[in-house]
Amino acid sequence: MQSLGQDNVSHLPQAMMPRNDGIGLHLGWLKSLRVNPAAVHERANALPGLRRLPAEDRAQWLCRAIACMDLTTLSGDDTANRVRRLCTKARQPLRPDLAQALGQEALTVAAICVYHEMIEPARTALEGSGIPVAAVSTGFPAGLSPFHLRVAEIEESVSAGAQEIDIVISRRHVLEGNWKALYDELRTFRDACGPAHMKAILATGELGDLRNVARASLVAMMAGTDFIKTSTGKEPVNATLPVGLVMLRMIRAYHARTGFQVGMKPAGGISRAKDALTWLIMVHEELGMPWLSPALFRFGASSLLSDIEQELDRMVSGHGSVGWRHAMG
Ligand SMILES: O=C[C@H](O)COP(=O)(O)O
Repeated sequence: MQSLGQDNVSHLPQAMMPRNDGIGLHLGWLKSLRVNPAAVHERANALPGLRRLPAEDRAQWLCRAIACMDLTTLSGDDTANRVRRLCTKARQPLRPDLAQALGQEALTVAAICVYHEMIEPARTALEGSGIPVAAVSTGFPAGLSPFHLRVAEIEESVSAGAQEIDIVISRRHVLEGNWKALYDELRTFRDACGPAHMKAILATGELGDLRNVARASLVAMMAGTDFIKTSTGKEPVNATLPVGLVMLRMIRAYHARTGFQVGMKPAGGISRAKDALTWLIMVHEELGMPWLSPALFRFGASSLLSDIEQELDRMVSGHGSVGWRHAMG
């Protein structure tokens, strides 16, 4: 497993990365896709065994997980104050003494992810930090509001200052095999995003099977999405390793055929440092180091940061830590 130098984190602003322009809808490519579920599960089950890293490397990889995190709050009871406190944490994700001991004083998360109404307080609280605001959109989480309102919601969030838009797809288009409808929907969303980067939430727990996950991933990339994202965090099954593996392999196939690098965002239920490491190892093994940067990989997570901070505290102090020492604000 590769060691990560602190200065290896690519903070290349997304604006400087060549964006995925998308390509036409290739139905033949979709039809030819085959997924072997048994092989996918076997490979995914073997991944946690690869997690044994020396302590120093482990700390570096956990800091990388923070650098690649969309720190998220998506609750019905969100308030401007809660979002402001989260933004303070986004700017300084580790306790100052801990950050100093790790040589990570400049570490921040990749983005803050909120509902539309929380864009303004987040944007104000993050001013000058360079941390972008991501907004969930298009009738998140179900995506079943009228189509013109879903498009307008994207435009409003971009006008309000969101630099990243997490859209949800219509699951029925996948379940009914209506790839043209899915492609057109995603292309319209991408156009509405304009300069904002689009993350397409596939809600994989509602897509039926892994072959559908593969096909939906590919259609989203063909339509020009910047990231594919597993889940809203609200489905009964969210980010799983087998689903992640299939999506990463589709990103690899799309890159091989088009040259475009599309990002990956697992989200929903990732709350333990050890699980974050497994995901990073999987990305490293499937796509290599270029994908282990905030420009191409994000965790969507509301509670992962505090577990990572506790784990880092244990490593640095040599003894146990407790949650209250790592206030989320
Ligand atoms: O997009 C992010 C997810 O909603 C976060 O899910 P989580 O609360 O399970 O970490």
